[in-house]
Amino acid sequence: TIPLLHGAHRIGKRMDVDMNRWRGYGLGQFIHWGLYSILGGDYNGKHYNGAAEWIRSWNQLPNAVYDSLYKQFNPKDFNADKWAAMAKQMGVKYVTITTKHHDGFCLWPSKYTSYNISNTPYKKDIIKQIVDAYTKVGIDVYLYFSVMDWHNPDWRYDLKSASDTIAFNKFKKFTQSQLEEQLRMYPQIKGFWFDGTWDNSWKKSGAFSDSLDQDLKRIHPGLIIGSRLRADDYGKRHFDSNGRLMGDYEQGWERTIPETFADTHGNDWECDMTIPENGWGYAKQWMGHWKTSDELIEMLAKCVSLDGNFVLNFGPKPNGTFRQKEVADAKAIGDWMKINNTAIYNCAHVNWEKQDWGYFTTPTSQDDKVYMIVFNVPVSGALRVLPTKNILLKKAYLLDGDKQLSIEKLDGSAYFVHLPNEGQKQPFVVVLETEKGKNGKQDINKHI
Ligand SMILES: C[C@@H]1N[C@@H](c2nc3ccccc3[nH]2)[C@H](O)[C@@H]1O
Repeated sequence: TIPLLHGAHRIGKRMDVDMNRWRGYGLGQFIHWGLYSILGGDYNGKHYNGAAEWIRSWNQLPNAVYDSLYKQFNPKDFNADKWAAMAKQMGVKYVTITTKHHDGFCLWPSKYTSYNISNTPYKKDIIKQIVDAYTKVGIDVYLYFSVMDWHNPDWRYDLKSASDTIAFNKFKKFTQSQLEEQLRMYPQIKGFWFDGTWDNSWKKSGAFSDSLDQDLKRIHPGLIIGSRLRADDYGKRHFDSNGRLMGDYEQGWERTIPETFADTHGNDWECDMTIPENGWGYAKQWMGHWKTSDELIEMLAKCVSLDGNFVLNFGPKPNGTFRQKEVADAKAIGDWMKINNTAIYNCAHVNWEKQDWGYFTTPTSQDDKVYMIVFNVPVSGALRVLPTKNILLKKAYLLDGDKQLSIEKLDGSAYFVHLPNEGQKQPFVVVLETEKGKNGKQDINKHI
């Protein structure tokens, strides 16, 4: 291995109480809200084809116009308790909220820049209201923070001169000050979600990213920080020069999901997903395909079946309300979670052969129970199950209503679980109760 001062300091998963709670979340909510929400992806009668929260980078929009939007930010219909209630009904266990996106505008009254919420017509601290409201209903709060800050004159994409280095040193101090300020102002938070760390300036600041990570955790023990914060001694990100994950979980699955368990490298990880194909901040017109709630529920099941969390993004309007499609999806997911969350919360990967009908999960607290989250019922109505060696199926029943299902033992160690032909219209869960087989040969073709 390559000797590193600023590579991974831990091998394997974090196993403390805070990380164990994070591992069991299953479902989370992301919220992207800021000045970009005012424009909603349009300007001067033209539509910006990039992600709506990136509109400041559009050459059709002068920076000065964007940077004066704060003068009209006044979300009259913003109600943090209503946001928290919608999230609670949806069944999310944690929320990640943008405090400062790449544009540098701060949704909290930072004393390190005047470019913040206190200088808008709205004035009040949005982050505090959200932290308090979500914490009150038992949803853990994480703060999104973009290191890249287009508004701060000391931001640099690269360090090519002594003056770049001097400016960026000031920028690093500013960054650390804002983060420590957030920890002082919002002590209830459980972690940070860093973004905007892909440029050379940050890749050359591995030592700083390492000390920043350690400083924040010293101030707030148990803090959870993903792999997108740090760079190592050689500018490597997420995985250091020895291939080891830097951070408490792999934070690279943005709008994408690992296909197999091998793709997760056995780490904790989180998928962050948009309902439209791309775009995180509010966009007046969502381009392309809008994922249905069934598609979103399947993504959730797939993530949990591969030991990850699924975090769905919402982009509130400038007035503080959500678009109808987002409200409807939150409701549909919440209704499904009310019946089926046993197969999601505190569940983990099962190393049985993946089947076409859907996904396996197992409760981390019980190893003789396996859940089948079914999306594709075969025309035969027979769901194939191939447990690992020496595991026998004792019982199978529907989670919703306990209806017993017949199990057919095939040769080898495979089974068929036979479904009633009730033509389920929603994804549903089958509960399997298992037992360890004796070492001897197992019966074949035995109907139970
Ligand atoms: C969580 C997401 N990360 C930001 C982002 N910026 C990117 C630049 C290049 C490639 C991917 C990006 N994702 C998006 O604006 C959003 O905040």
